[in-house]
Amino acid sequence: MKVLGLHINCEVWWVYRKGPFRIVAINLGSTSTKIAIYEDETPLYEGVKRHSYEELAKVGQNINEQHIFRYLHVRELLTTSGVDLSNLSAVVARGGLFKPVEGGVYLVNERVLQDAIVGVQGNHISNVAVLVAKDIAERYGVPCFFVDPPCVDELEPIARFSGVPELPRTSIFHALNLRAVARRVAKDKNTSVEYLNLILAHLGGGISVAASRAGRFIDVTNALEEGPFSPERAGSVPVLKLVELCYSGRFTKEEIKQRLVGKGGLVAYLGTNDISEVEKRALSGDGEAELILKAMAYQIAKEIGSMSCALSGKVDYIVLTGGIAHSTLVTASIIERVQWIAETLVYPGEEELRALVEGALRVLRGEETPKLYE
Ligand SMILES: Nc1ncnc2c1ncn2[C@@H]1O[C@H](COP(=O)(O)OP(=O)(O)OP(=O)(O)O)[C@@H](O)[C@H]1O
Ligand SMILES: CCCC(=O)O
Repeated sequence: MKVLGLHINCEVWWVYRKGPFRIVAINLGSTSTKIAIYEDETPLYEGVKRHSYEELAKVGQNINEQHIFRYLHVRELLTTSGVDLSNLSAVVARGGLFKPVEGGVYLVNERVLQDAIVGVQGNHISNVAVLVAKDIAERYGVPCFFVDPPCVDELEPIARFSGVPELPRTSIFHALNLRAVARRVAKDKNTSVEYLNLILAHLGGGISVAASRAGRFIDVTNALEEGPFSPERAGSVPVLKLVELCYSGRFTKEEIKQRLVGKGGLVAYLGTNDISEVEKRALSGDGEAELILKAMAYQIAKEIGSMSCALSGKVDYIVLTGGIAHSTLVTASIIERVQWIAETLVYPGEEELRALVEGALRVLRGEETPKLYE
């Protein structure tokens, strides 16, 4: 059954209908296209397309080319699903690097689409996700949402200083997964996020560490330019040496950016972004692989220590999540260094598609009002 959304004077008026609600969720990663179709909380289909380095190199990073390429893959997955979409209720996507916003569920409007194309806080594949989601939503005449985008910014004023007035710190992190995992921790501990102080680390292709006080992310490491190195990102680097590198004449601006985001971290040191492979190498006696994996864990632990100060030491749990949280070598190495702060809970993998669907359901059921992106 469909939901009717009316857009009047910049306010959204919803006429709520009873479910069940059929929802398409779209999550684009740098190397994958993931979709899910849910009927309420029940998954009807989950599909993923992995894109090789060679395939992506042919398409290029241009937003228009990526838009067409990803749209065709999403359409193919929808067809493969065999699920009837004639009674679709909504489409929901991971939001992109738009202007800083509060967490929540947002309606995809013209401003979102414009900012996704411009890339107000940078180009990221999640910008493309909302364009593709809107195409699908228009095709079926249903509302389109994005949920907890990477540009969620709830930083306290004190957390915004970098030491260079022209370079304030900004909040770019895995907000979608971390908020969903925070909710899951609260549920597992029979409480609500409003009563918890958490340090959450998303350990994926990129890594972000966040301090959540009573459900708000008061400080985070910006996954694209700060904190620990990750499989593909450099994280914090010695800044004066970076300036020297920029002016060395050896690299173009784009090449330097690639060294920091995309080809930094494990890729730069070991030529792979695959933690399982690095683990295998470490366990079979490759000392360099072992040291670099431990160095990554060491940097993650240091960042967790730093977030414990953001929470003035009042930490209920440390939470490790994301694909790398499957690696006991990495998690054990982190836990050894942070156990003095609080108990660590490990939630391997990510549930971003489910988190997207849950966000859309909260709106469709009238439990949450969708926010307007201005
Ligand atoms: N079972 C596993 N054991 C060890 N490492 C794993 C396992 N599964 C995934 N990983 C590692 O996790 C990383 C990918 O994590 P994840 O899927 O959360 O990231 P992503 O979605 O690609 O990127 P991001 O989370 O930054 O958006 C890769 O480095 C991968 O090798
Ligand atoms: C939240 C996304 C940051 C990244 O791609 O690492």
